Amino acid sequence: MNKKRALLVGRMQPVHKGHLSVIQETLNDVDELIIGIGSAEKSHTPSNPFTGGERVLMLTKALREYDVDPSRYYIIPLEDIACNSLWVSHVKMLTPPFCKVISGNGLVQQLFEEENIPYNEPHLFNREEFSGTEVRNRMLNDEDWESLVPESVVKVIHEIKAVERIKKIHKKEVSELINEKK
Ligand SMILES: Nc1ncnc2c1ncn2[C@@H]1O[C@H](COP(=O)(O)OP(=O)(O)OP(=O)(O)O)[C@@H](O)[C@H]1O
Ligand SMILES: NC(=O)c1ccc[n+]([C@@H]2O[C@H](COP(=O)(O)O)[C@@H](O)[C@H]2O)c1
Repeated sequence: MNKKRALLVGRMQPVHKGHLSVIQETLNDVDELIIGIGSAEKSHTPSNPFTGGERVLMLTKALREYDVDPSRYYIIPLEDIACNSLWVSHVKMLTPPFCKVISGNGLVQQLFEEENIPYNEPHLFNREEFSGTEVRNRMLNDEDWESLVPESVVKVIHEIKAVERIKKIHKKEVSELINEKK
Protein backbone atom coordinates (compact mmCIF):
# COMPACT_ATOMS: atom_id res chain seq x y z
CA MET A 1 0.00 0.00 0.00
CA ASN A 2 1.22 3.55 -0.79
CA LYS A 3 2.50 5.53 2.19
CA LYS A 4 0.57 8.63 3.16
CA ARG A 5 3.15 11.42 3.35
CA ALA A 6 2.82 15.09 4.31
CA LEU A 7 5.25 17.99 3.91
CA LEU A 8 5.81 20.49 6.73
CA VAL A 9 7.75 23.62 5.77
CA GLY A 10 9.31 26.08 8.20
CA ARG A 11 12.49 28.13 8.52
CA MET A 12 13.08 26.81 12.06
CA GLN A 13 15.21 29.73 13.25
CA PRO A 14 15.58 28.00 15.71
CA VAL A 15 13.70 24.71 16.17
CA HIS A 16 11.26 25.23 19.10
CA LYS A 17 8.64 23.24 21.02
CA GLY A 18 5.85 24.41 18.67
CA HIS A 19 7.61 22.65 15.78
CA LEU A 20 7.91 19.45 17.83
CA SER A 21 4.20 19.58 18.72
CA VAL A 22 3.06 19.99 15.12
CA ILE A 23 5.43 17.23 14.00
CA GLN A 24 4.08 14.81 16.62
CA GLU A 25 0.47 15.76 15.87
CA THR A 26 0.92 15.34 12.11
CA LEU A 27 2.56 11.94 12.58
CA ASN A 28 -0.69 10.74 14.19
CA ASP A 29 -2.37 11.33 10.85
CA VAL A 30 0.17 10.27 8.20
CA ASP A 31 2.64 7.41 7.75
CA GLU A 32 5.63 9.64 7.04
CA LEU A 33 6.49 13.30 7.38
CA ILE A 34 8.85 15.31 5.21
CA ILE A 35 10.25 18.25 7.16
CA GLY A 36 11.45 20.94 4.76
CA ILE A 37 13.86 23.44 6.30
CA GLY A 38 12.99 26.65 4.45
CA SER A 39 15.45 29.34 3.33
CA ALA A 40 18.23 26.81 3.92
CA GLU A 41 20.86 29.07 2.34
CA LYS A 42 20.15 31.94 4.73
CA SER A 43 22.09 32.63 7.94
CA HIS A 44 23.69 35.42 9.97
CA THR A 45 20.78 37.87 9.65
CA PRO A 46 18.46 38.99 12.48
CA SER A 47 15.51 36.82 11.40
CA ASN A 48 17.64 33.97 9.99
CA PRO A 49 20.65 33.66 12.31
CA PHE A 50 21.27 29.88 11.94
CA THR A 51 22.72 28.05 8.94
CA GLY A 52 20.79 25.28 7.18
CA GLY A 53 23.22 22.73 8.62
CA GLU A 54 22.80 24.02 12.16
CA ARG A 55 19.02 23.70 11.79
CA VAL A 56 19.39 20.13 10.49
CA LEU A 57 21.50 19.38 13.58
CA MET A 58 18.92 20.93 15.97
CA LEU A 59 16.03 19.06 14.38
CA THR A 60 17.86 15.72 14.25
CA LYS A 61 18.80 15.95 17.94
CA ALA A 62 15.33 17.16 19.00
CA LEU A 63 13.51 14.36 17.16
CA ARG A 64 15.84 11.86 18.82
CA GLU A 65 15.17 13.47 22.24
CA TYR A 66 11.39 13.20 21.61
CA ASP A 67 11.77 9.53 20.58
CA VAL A 68 10.30 10.08 17.14
CA ASP A 69 10.87 6.96 15.01
CA PRO A 70 13.59 7.90 12.46
CA SER A 71 11.98 5.68 9.81
CA ARG A 72 8.97 8.04 9.78
CA TYR A 73 10.55 11.33 8.73
CA TYR A 74 12.89 12.94 6.21
CA ILE A 75 14.70 16.23 6.88
CA ILE A 76 15.28 18.13 3.64
CA PRO A 77 16.93 21.57 3.41
CA LEU A 78 15.06 23.74 0.87
CA GLU A 79 16.84 26.75 -0.62
CA ASP A 80 14.75 29.70 -1.76
CA ILE A 81 14.55 30.48 -5.46
CA ALA A 82 13.90 33.83 -7.19
CA CYS A 83 10.74 32.68 -8.95
CA ASN A 84 7.68 31.97 -6.76
CA SER A 85 5.77 30.35 -9.62
CA LEU A 86 8.45 27.64 -9.92
CA TRP A 87 8.88 27.02 -6.18
CA VAL A 88 6.44 24.10 -5.87
CA SER A 89 8.28 22.25 -8.68
CA HIS A 90 11.59 23.06 -7.00
CA VAL A 91 10.28 21.60 -3.70
CA LYS A 92 8.86 18.52 -5.44
CA MET A 93 12.20 17.91 -7.14
CA LEU A 94 13.95 17.76 -3.75
CA THR A 95 11.43 15.77 -1.67
CA PRO A 96 9.81 12.33 -1.64
CA PRO A 97 6.25 12.37 -3.05
CA PHE A 98 3.65 13.85 -0.64
CA CYS A 99 -0.12 14.31 -0.71
CA LYS A 100 -0.56 17.41 1.47
CA VAL A 101 1.27 20.35 2.99
CA ILE A 102 1.20 21.66 6.56
CA SER A 103 1.86 25.40 6.68
CA GLY A 104 0.43 28.55 8.21
CA ASN A 105 2.25 30.72 5.65
CA GLY A 106 -0.22 32.32 3.20
CA LEU A 107 2.15 32.38 0.23
CA VAL A 108 3.11 28.72 0.74
CA GLN A 109 -0.59 27.78 0.97
CA GLN A 110 -1.42 29.73 -2.21
CA LEU A 111 1.45 28.30 -4.27
CA PHE A 112 0.58 24.68 -3.38
CA GLU A 113 -3.17 25.24 -3.83
CA GLU A 114 -2.56 26.57 -7.36
CA GLU A 115 -0.76 23.28 -8.13
CA ASN A 116 -3.73 21.31 -6.72
CA ILE A 117 -1.88 20.13 -3.62
CA PRO A 118 -4.06 20.58 -0.51
CA TYR A 119 -2.78 22.25 2.65
CA ASN A 120 -3.69 22.05 6.35
CA GLU A 121 -3.49 25.06 8.62
CA PRO A 122 -1.41 23.83 11.59
CA HIS A 123 -2.92 23.82 15.06
CA LEU A 124 -0.72 26.37 16.86
CA PHE A 125 0.59 25.39 20.30
CA ASN A 126 1.11 28.20 22.83
CA ARG A 127 1.92 30.62 20.03
CA GLU A 128 2.61 33.60 22.37
CA GLU A 129 5.71 31.73 23.52
CA PHE A 130 6.46 29.06 20.92
CA SER A 131 7.64 31.15 17.99
CA GLY A 132 11.08 31.65 16.48
CA THR A 133 10.73 35.42 16.84
CA GLU A 134 10.07 35.09 20.59
CA VAL A 135 13.06 32.76 21.08
CA ARG A 136 15.42 35.13 19.19
CA ASN A 137 14.13 38.19 21.09
CA ARG A 138 14.65 36.49 24.43
CA MET A 139 18.21 35.50 23.45
CA LEU A 140 18.92 39.12 22.58
CA ASN A 141 17.51 40.40 25.87
CA ASP A 142 19.05 37.75 28.17
CA GLU A 143 15.60 36.38 29.05
CA ASP A 144 14.56 32.75 29.48
CA TRP A 145 14.65 31.26 25.94
CA GLU A 146 15.77 27.82 27.10
CA SER A 147 12.28 26.74 28.21
CA LEU A 148 10.90 27.36 24.69
CA VAL A 149 13.15 24.85 22.91
CA PRO A 150 13.94 21.16 23.49
CA GLU A 151 16.92 20.51 25.80
CA SER A 152 18.94 19.06 22.93
CA VAL A 153 18.45 22.34 21.01
CA VAL A 154 19.71 24.31 24.03
CA LYS A 155 22.89 22.18 23.82
CA VAL A 156 23.36 22.84 20.08
CA ILE A 157 22.78 26.58 20.58
CA HIS A 158 25.47 26.66 23.27
CA GLU A 159 27.82 24.48 21.16
CA ILE A 160 27.68 26.91 18.22
CA LYS A 161 27.76 30.00 20.51
CA ALA A 162 24.57 31.26 18.89
CA VAL A 163 23.52 33.76 21.56
CA GLU A 164 26.77 35.66 21.06
CA ARG A 165 26.23 35.49 17.29
CA ILE A 166 22.71 36.90 17.54
CA LYS A 167 23.90 39.76 19.72
CA LYS A 168 26.72 40.58 17.25
CA ILE A 169 24.31 40.53 14.28
CA HIS A 170 21.94 42.86 16.14
CA LYS A 171 24.75 45.25 17.11
CA LYS A 172 25.90 45.42 13.47
CA GLU A 173 22.33 46.11 12.27
CA VAL A 174 21.88 48.92 14.79
CA SER A 175 25.19 50.57 13.89
CA GLU A 176 24.37 50.31 10.15
CA LEU A 177 21.01 52.00 10.80
CA ILE A 178 22.70 54.81 12.75
CA ASN A 179 25.26 55.30 9.94
CA GLU A 180 22.47 55.45 7.35
CA LYS A 181 20.78 58.27 9.27
CA LYS A 182 24.01 60.34 9.49
N1 LIG B 1 3.58 27.33 18.13
C1 LIG B 1 3.48 26.53 17.06
N2 LIG B 1 2.64 25.48 17.09
C2 LIG B 1 2.51 24.66 16.03
N3 LIG B 1 3.17 24.83 14.87
C3 LIG B 1 4.02 25.84 14.77
C4 LIG B 1 4.22 26.76 15.86
N4 LIG B 1 5.11 27.68 15.46
C5 LIG B 1 5.45 27.34 14.19
N5 LIG B 1 4.80 26.25 13.78
C6 LIG B 1 4.89 25.55 12.49
O1 LIG B 1 6.07 25.95 11.84
C7 LIG B 1 5.79 26.61 10.59
C8 LIG B 1 6.58 27.88 10.49
O2 LIG B 1 7.86 27.64 10.89
P1 LIG B 1 8.77 28.83 11.39
O3 LIG B 1 10.10 28.25 11.65
O4 LIG B 1 8.67 30.00 10.50
O5 LIG B 1 8.11 29.15 12.81
P2 LIG B 1 7.87 30.55 13.49
O6 LIG B 1 7.91 30.25 14.93
O7 LIG B 1 6.63 31.16 12.93
O8 LIG B 1 9.15 31.42 13.10
P3 LIG B 1 9.43 33.01 13.06
O9 LIG B 1 8.83 33.60 14.29
O10 LIG B 1 10.92 33.02 13.01
O11 LIG B 1 8.80 33.53 11.79
C9 LIG B 1 4.32 26.98 10.65
O12 LIG B 1 3.75 26.98 9.36
C10 LIG B 1 3.75 25.89 11.53
O13 LIG B 1 3.54 24.74 10.73
N1 LIG C 1 10.31 31.44 -4.02
C1 LIG C 1 10.66 30.79 -2.93
O1 LIG C 1 11.79 30.39 -2.77
C2 LIG C 1 9.67 30.56 -1.84
C3 LIG C 1 8.32 30.76 -1.99
C4 LIG C 1 7.48 30.52 -0.90
C5 LIG C 1 8.02 30.11 0.32
N2 LIG C 1 9.36 29.92 0.41
C6 LIG C 1 9.96 29.52 1.71
O2 LIG C 1 9.14 28.68 2.44
C7 LIG C 1 9.45 28.83 3.81
C8 LIG C 1 8.18 29.01 4.56
O3 LIG C 1 8.45 28.91 5.90
P1 LIG C 1 7.86 29.89 7.01
O4 LIG C 1 6.43 29.53 7.14
O5 LIG C 1 8.71 29.58 8.17
O6 LIG C 1 8.06 31.30 6.50
C9 LIG C 1 10.39 30.07 3.93
O7 LIG C 1 11.71 29.59 4.07
C10 LIG C 1 10.20 30.73 2.59
O8 LIG C 1 11.32 31.47 2.16
C11 LIG C 1 10.18 30.13 -0.62
